[in-house]
Amino acid sequence: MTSVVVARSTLHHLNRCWFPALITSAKQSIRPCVLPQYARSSCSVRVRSFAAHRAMGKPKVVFVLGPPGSGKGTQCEKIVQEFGYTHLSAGDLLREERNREGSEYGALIEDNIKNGRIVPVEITCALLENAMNKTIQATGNDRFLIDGFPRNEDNLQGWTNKMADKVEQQFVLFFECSEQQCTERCLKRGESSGRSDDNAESLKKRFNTYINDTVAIIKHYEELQLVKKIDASAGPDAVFEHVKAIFGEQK
Ligand SMILES: Nc1ncnc2c1ncn2[C@@H]1O[C@H](COP(=O)(O)OP(=O)(O)O)[C@@H](O)[C@H]1O
Ligand SMILES: O=c1ccn([C@@H]2O[C@H](COP(=O)(O)OP(=O)(O)O)[C@@H](O)[C@H]2O)c(=O)[nH]1
Repeated sequence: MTSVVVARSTLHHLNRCWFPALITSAKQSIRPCVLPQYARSSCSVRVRSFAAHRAMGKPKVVFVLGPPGSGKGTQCEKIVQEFGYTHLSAGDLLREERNREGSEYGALIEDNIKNGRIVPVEITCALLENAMNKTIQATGNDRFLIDGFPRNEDNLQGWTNKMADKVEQQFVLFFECSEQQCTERCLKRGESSGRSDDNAESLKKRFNTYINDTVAIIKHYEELQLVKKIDASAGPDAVFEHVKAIFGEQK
């Protein structure tokens, strides 16, 4: 019974904040269209909300930003190993949702990804929030690396309105790397990644989006003195030495 009540409040939250269309029946079942794989479940599964978790302190969040191919994902994996954070890649969550059979957002997500545009924040933020809730409930781990988000003003506004009060923003890790070097890395990755956007045409668009939209977000966080900038042009292990120093300073 308790679990249903909690799930209903989660639904109410989603309903109120994000997706009125998610509520499909009087029985209040969740249509799984915005839930990542591990968050998809019937309403009988109890997902501890941030409110319930607050007694234990707010979840800690580090945003990880930088141009496509700057090594965000690579460094996040190392941080997970060394410092025990949970890595949530916004791009991975979106690709997972795009690939989910029956997703009503699949085509929209793919169109945005292929053209290097940013998916509406309602989708990305709901995926992130659900993944965070589910991780906390399943593992108790409440420290998150949010990789590749927020990338534009819409992302920033959406996160600020719905999530900023629920988390402790630790800092923003910014991997700086030249377009040429990043492009080479992504093209190499494209030989095996199967990603529809690791090609020269999509990469141009992704860089335009990065320069036109994401740089302003990094500047915004710089003004708040939250940015820890790292030169990402060296090899992965050398870059990680700098990353380690930053995380080592944290409590
Ligand atoms: N410091 C680095 N030097 C060279 N290649 C790297 C480095 N970091 C990552 N790579 C490679 O570059 C590609 C992009 O890295 P990735 O971590 O996926 O970047 P992002 O998440 O920023 O797109 C991958 O193929 C990865 O193996
Ligand atoms: O918060 C996000 C993160 C990613 N994307 C989309 O997913 C693509 C790939 O992002 P990812 O972070 O996986 O890769 P990167 O561009 O950093 O290599 C981006 O170009 C966007 O189209 C998005 O719309 N919102």
